[in-house]
Formats: sequence, structure tokens, C-alpha cells
Amino acid sequence: MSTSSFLRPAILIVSDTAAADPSTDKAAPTLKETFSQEGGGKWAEPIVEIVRDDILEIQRVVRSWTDHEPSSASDSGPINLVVTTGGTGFARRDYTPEAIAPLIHRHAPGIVHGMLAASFQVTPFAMMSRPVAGVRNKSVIITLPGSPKGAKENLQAVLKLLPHACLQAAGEDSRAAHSGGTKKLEKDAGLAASGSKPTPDSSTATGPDHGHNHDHSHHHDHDHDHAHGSHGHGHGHKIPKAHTVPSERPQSNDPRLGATARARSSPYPMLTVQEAVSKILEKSPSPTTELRDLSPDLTGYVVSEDIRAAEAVPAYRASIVDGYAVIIADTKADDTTTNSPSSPTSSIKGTFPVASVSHAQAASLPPPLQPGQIARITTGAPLPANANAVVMVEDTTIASTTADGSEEAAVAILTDELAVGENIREPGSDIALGSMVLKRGTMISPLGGEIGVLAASGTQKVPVYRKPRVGVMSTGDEVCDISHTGPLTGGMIRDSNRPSLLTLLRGWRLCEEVVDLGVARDTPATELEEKLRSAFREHELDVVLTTGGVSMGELDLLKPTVERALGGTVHFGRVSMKPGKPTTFASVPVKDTHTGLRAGQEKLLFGLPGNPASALVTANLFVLPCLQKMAGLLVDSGADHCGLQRVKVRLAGRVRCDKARVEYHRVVVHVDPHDGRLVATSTGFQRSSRVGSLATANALLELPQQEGWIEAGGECEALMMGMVLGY
Ligand SMILES: Nc1nc2c(c(=O)[nH]1)N[C@H]1C(S)=C(S)[C@@H](COP(=O)(O)OP(=O)(O)OC[C@H]3O[C@@H](n4cnc5c(N)ncnc54)[C@H](O)[C@@H]3O)O[C@H]1N2
Ligand code: MOO
Ligand SMILES: [Mg+2]
Repeated sequence: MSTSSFLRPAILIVSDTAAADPSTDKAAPTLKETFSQEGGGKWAEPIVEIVRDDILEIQRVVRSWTDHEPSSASDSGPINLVVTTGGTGFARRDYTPEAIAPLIHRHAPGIVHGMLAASFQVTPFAMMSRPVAGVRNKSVIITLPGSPKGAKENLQAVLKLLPHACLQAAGEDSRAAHSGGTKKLEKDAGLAASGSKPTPDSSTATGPDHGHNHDHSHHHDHDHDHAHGSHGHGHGHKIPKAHTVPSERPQSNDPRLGATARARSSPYPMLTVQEAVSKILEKSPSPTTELRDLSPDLTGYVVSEDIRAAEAVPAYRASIVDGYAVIIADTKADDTTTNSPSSPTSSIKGTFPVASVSHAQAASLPPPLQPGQIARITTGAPLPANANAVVMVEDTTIASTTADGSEEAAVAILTDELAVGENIREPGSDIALGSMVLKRGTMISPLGGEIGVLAASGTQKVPVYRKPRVGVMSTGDEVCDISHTGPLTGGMIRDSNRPSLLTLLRGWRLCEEVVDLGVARDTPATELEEKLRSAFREHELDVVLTTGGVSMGELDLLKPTVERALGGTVHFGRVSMKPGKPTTFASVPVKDTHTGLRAGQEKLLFGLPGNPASALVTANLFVLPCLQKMAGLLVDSGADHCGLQRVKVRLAGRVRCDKARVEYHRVVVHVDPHDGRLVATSTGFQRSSRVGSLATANALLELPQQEGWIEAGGECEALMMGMVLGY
């Protein structure tokens, strides 16, 4: 068998003890031996990793093994089989099934059953094992108990069937399937060619050696005396009497754990701003299209097809001025060859009877003009047939009036400087029938031009990209609505994030609807979950923005709620930027209310930090590119053109940089009246709680991560949030 036809197993040791001291681990060598001696030569050397009993750590490693798409032919691709050992019992920190179950796309109760059945033959303690198994993407995942013996027996129970399971899970494009080894693997696994029935031989797979005293407890210690603190989330609750602090600390963001059991450093890797934007663009769905009635409500929509004029503008020959339609003899056409004595002269000067009146009105066209006559006409009115120029009223005088004196009977034309075609708009001369009016990808701006050209050219139904539906929710027990009357008590604060984000979103005009989702309190902890579910299901939102609850506090519930309660995926949970470090971006599957099945596209969630300046800055940097993509703005222009517009500015005063993070310093950018260049003036104190740093700001200076100051007069890059101010 060539190397490429081996199936790739990975072993995840879940154990606080082994994580602290890998030499204590006995499960990995035992399982490796089982793969190599009893695996029928199907398995490559297993990858081994050790993590603590921590849900997020477990999930992170398993995801890194199962969520990987091969990027090239030489790329070895995803792992075929993940086996975990440990954390499947009843001890307080046994969380492996809880970590794995949400990752499983398709459960495999048969494998679970097989393992338990084998274990029951050995010990009734099998009842205390809580294994899960299934398929994630193209990988099979199995949770084994922590004791090396138990792990080995469980693996043996299913090992012969696993190659077939792994090949099926990997699908047609699996390396192993392509290697031609499929049939052999099936045969070796004791399966009929149809791939469905185990042979009698395979019954031995339930485990060869049951003659020992089986101990299902973990080989690593679980400190059952851990102080878990109070499980309540009530405010101001008393901290229980002091206990000795255990040396080994669990690391989890599980909100059910008390403060002492929570992670003391963020498990989320820190991304750069660019990496975060790339991830957002990758996960934001491409836009779908729809036909919308032309109206001012179309502002902000991006047209999804080239639009051509349905009608010519003008549709008829029209006068450009108020005056008199005349017939100018075309001297070139009326040359000596015609030699007609009645030919009008090229001069128009003279007195002419006013034969008719043409107003700009819809009802009728004026009668044709005869040589020697003129017709009164208003701007935009249709020209009488035969007329070939219009003289402005200013260049005429009244020669005589009608009997009642109300109308001119004859008019004297005072000018000779009138060319054929002068003051006439030919049909289609503004917009030719069928000519391109708006190219695909053009946004219908709030400046009116695009709506105008569509309206004029007879476009009534406009093909556009659908805009996303977006909601804004604040979180936190301290947050009270702006309508609150009376003094603020205790730790209450007014909700400034929601109104400012709603305003920002509406101003962008990239959303079909911007929904105010109110405030989700931290207690009860299920409120956030319920409100988020309802936001996606009942309000049918594509994107939800929350603020608060994304950092390290025990009431920072957003990430655990997304990952645990909603079965979502946190794509990133920290960004190296100031303000906005704990910014979180996630996808959430939306399940059908009746069937409980995932219904189509995943929805997006931005967990913006609670600090008001952080929330607004991160919305500008991260939510904008997402909405631009979803609204179709990037379809033709591409990702390089997303986000705020970048300009170079000169600093009016010196600004301090941050040595640990890129900083987005709020400034007012205006035009210098002396040299016409852009100058940036700081809005002052930049602490992330100070929303005032955004009041009047129209740009974010992007200060590089470095020590010290950039002096006044220095050049910097700024990201424009609003319009540049004039002199
Ligand atoms: N130990 C650590 N603590 C904090 C870290 C850290 O890395 N380690 N990060 C800090 C940073 S940076 C930020 S930013 C904040 C983010 O906090 P959260 O997103 O968890 O937000 P909350 O804790 O809920 O609130 C923070 C702050 O903002 C106020 N707030 C919340 N909602 C609103 C609202 N709707 N309107 C106005 N103000 C609001 C809230 O009262 C707090 O004062 O965490 C740091 N901590
Ligand atoms: O990132 Mo926080 O937003 O620095 O205050
Ligand atoms: Mg917090």
C-alpha cells in the first residue's frame, strides 16, 4: 500500500494531568499500538495532541483536524478519523461529549452502541461512559474513555469497521478512495462488497480480551474538590468562604461554571485587522438578486444587471427655450440648383405671423408650421413639424396683436444669429433608446442621479442585489433604555450603543431593514440565547450586531451562548486593535422551528465590544465590509475596494501610538485652506468608554503599532467614515 492510501488518524488526549505533563499519558501509546497492530495496515501513524479538559480547547483542535480543505494536490487534506480519550465520565470536568456533540454534523449512534455493547461485556461501569460518535465534514469522530484499557477496548470494538466508515465519510474525492484501496479496505474490514453487512468474523470486533478488571475512571486526575463558586449569576452575590486554590485550573468559558473555574486568559487567537476582514468576507454570503419598483426607496441598492434605456429622452423634438419656432431656410440645401423663387432666404430677420402655440403639455402635438409662419413655444414643448430652430423670446418684439389685444398676431425677429437646429433637443439626444443607463454594480446613491436616469429612461422595475436585514441588540444587566426617566441608580448606564449603531447602519443605506432588538439582560443567562434565536428566526435577520459581553468577565456570555446554546461557530474572538480587542464574529445555524433541522444559510453575528467607542469603531471596520459584500457592492470591484475609504492626512497635532495594538484614533478631517490638503485633528481623549471621541469625528487615523508619538505635521493614513469638511 502506498503512503497516500493510508487513512489518517488523530488522537486527542483530553486530560488536565497529561496536558501539564505529557509523560504521564499512557493512552496515546496504547492507542497507537492498537492502530498499528490491529488496524490491518490501513492507518498512517496517528497524530497526537494533548489538551486540558476544556471545551473550547477540545473543539479548537478537533476543528483544526476536521475543517481543513486540501489546498493543493500535495496537501494531505483532512484527518479521516479523530479519536478522543478522556472526559467522557461523570466527573465535574468531564466535558468531552459536550465539546464534541455540537461539532458533529451527522451522529453515528451505531458506533456508540457498538462501543458500549463491547464495554458492557466487560464491566457494568460502561453505564458511566457517555460516548458520542459521528461525522464532521469528511472525518469520523469517536470519543473513547480515558483509561488506556477502556480506550483500547472501545477502539478495538469498532476498529475493523472504521476504514469503511472513514472512506464513506470522506466521499468520492477522498485520497484513499482514489488510491484504489477501497475494495481491499472493505474486505479487510470484514464487509461484503455491498458495503453493508458485517461478516460473521467481524463479531470479534467487540473486543478480544475481556478477562480483566475494567476500570473506566480516567487515568488522569479530576479534582472533585474544585471550588466552583456560586453558579448563580445574580448581582452582588456574596463570594463563598475561602478554599485552598487548586493548583491546576480548568480553562473554560462555560457560563455554568463559577468565576474561579473560568478561563483566566482568552482561548481565542488574536487576529490582525486584515485577517479579521478576510475572514468576514469569506463567511459573508454573496448577494442574491431581486426586482424592485423604482422609487426613492431604492437608494443604497446596487443594480445587478446592466440597465439600458427603455425609452428615448426626449421622446419627441423639443424646444430648449421659451420663444418662437421658426423655419430657417437651409442655404446649403437651397443652393442655385433648386433655383426656386419662393425659397425662403437664410435670413430669419423680419416679421412673421404667429400661426400656433405649443405648450409643454401631454395632450397633443401642434399643427405643422408653414413657410413664412412662426409658432409660439415654451421650454420642453414639442416642436411643430417643419420648424427647425427656436428663437428666444428675448430676441423678438411684438409687431401686432389680435383684436382683443391678448395675443400677439405678428412678431418681429430681431436676430439673424440662429442656426438650423438651434435650441432644439432631438429625440434620444439626452438618452438614446437602448443605450446603457447604469452598469451592473452601480449603487443607487443618495445623491439622486441614478434614480433620475432610471426614472427618465422608463425603467420601472430595477434588477438589484437584495440588501441584508440587520438587527442591533445591546446586552448587559446595567444597560437601560434611553427612554428611562429619573436618576440612574447603582451601576446603571444609558444604552448609547444601540442608538448610535442603528444610526450608523441606517446612514450606510446598505440594509433592507435595520431592526432595533432592544436589550438582552445577562440574567437569566438564557435571555441572550432566546433573543438571538428570535432575531434570526422571527425577524428573519441576516446579520445581528450585539454589543457587550465579549470579553473576560463571568457575565460576558456572548461567545459561550453562540458556541454552546446556538451551535454556532466563532470565527474569531480577538483582534489586535485598539479599541475593539474582544471583537467577535460568528456564524449561527438557523434551525427550522418545526423540524429542528438547519434551514439553509447560516446567519452572521458580530459581537462588538460593549465600550461605546469600541462598538462604533469595530462596526465601521468589520460590519461595513460584510454589508458591502452582502449588498452586492463588491461583486465587480472585489474585496480590495471594501471598507472605509483610505486617504492620506497631515496631523494637526501630535498623537500617541500604542505599542501593542494598531490604534484607530478618532479625528476630524478637513481641507487646509492654505494648500487644499487634508488635515486631521484629534477629537481628544481616546479611551474606549468615551463615545464623545466619535462625536464630530469623520475619520479614523490608523496609527501603526509602535512606541511613541507621531509629531504634528506628520503624515498618516485615515479611514473616512463621513464627508470631508470644507474650509
Ligand atoms: N480582563 C480583561 N478585561 C477586559 C479586557 C481584557 O482583555 N481582559 N478587554 C477590555 C476591552 S479592550 C474591552 S473593549 C471591554 C469589552 O467589554 P465587553 O464587550 O465584555 O462589554 P461589557 O463588559 O458588557 O461592557 C464593557 C463596558 O461597556 C459598557 N456598555 C456595555 N453596553 C453598553 C451600551 N449598550 N451602551 C453604553 N455602554 C455600554 C459597560 O457598561 C462597560 O462599561 O472589556 C475590557 N475588559
Ligand atoms: O478594545 Mo477595548 O475596545 O480597547 O477598550
Ligand atoms: Mg465584559
